[in-house]
Amino acid sequence: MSLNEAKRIAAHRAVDEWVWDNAAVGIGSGSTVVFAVERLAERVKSENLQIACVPTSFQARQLIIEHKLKLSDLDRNPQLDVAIDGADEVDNDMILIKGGGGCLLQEKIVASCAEKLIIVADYTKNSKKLGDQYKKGIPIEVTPMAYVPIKERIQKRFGGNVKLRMAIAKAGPCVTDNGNFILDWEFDNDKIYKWKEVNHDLVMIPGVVETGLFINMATIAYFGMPNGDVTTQRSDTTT
Ligand SMILES: O=C[C@H](O)[C@H](O)[C@H](O)COP(=O)(O)O
Repeated sequence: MSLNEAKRIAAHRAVDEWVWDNAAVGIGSGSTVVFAVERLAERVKSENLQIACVPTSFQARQLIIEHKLKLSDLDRNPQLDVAIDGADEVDNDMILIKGGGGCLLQEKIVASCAEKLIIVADYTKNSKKLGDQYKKGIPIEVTPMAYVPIKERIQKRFGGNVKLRMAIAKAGPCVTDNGNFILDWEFDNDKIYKWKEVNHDLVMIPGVVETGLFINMATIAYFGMPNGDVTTQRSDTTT
């Protein structure tokens, strides 16, 4: 089974189990969410569901529009029933790394407004410990003028290596939907980090807008497996 097929079965299962009529749904970003929106559109059509969709990025907004779903926002729907989103890595404690596509800020805001955060992913995202699978580090969204001092502070305080994410099809840095830069912090895999404390310390650095560490946020993760099964992992700390 291809990775795309693994993403698709996880996303479809999550949408089948977590979306109901009149729900307000946060729509995450990335390649796996594409399959969730596809399934959502099928269900809206076949079951005549009334669903309000709040996007987490330009990409998510386009997906909602392309699939003729009802586009909403946090002004109209400040409280969401669920948010469905992908992840770059999920560890045994349901701590997530997100932001591989640079959308972490709006994703975290939308997830924080949702009763439940449902993660959809292929099996490669399932890790025992952060860093086992995802080798690109933790994305950190920063105010452009401050990226150098922030980079130096993180390296000095926490070790590892921090890189400014560069754009792929343009010269220069990757600029987020919010006009910020992304630093990818390749943390030291031999160290044991207390991620809750690290996250707190990172967001206290002036100029750090948000981190891609999602702690105590996800209720359940669906992983599409190579054999066509979907496995789930639940959080002990979120309800
Ligand atoms: O910024 C991007 C998001 O956090 C994505 O949800 C994450 O990178 C996973 O993306 P994908 O489903 O493409 O692996």
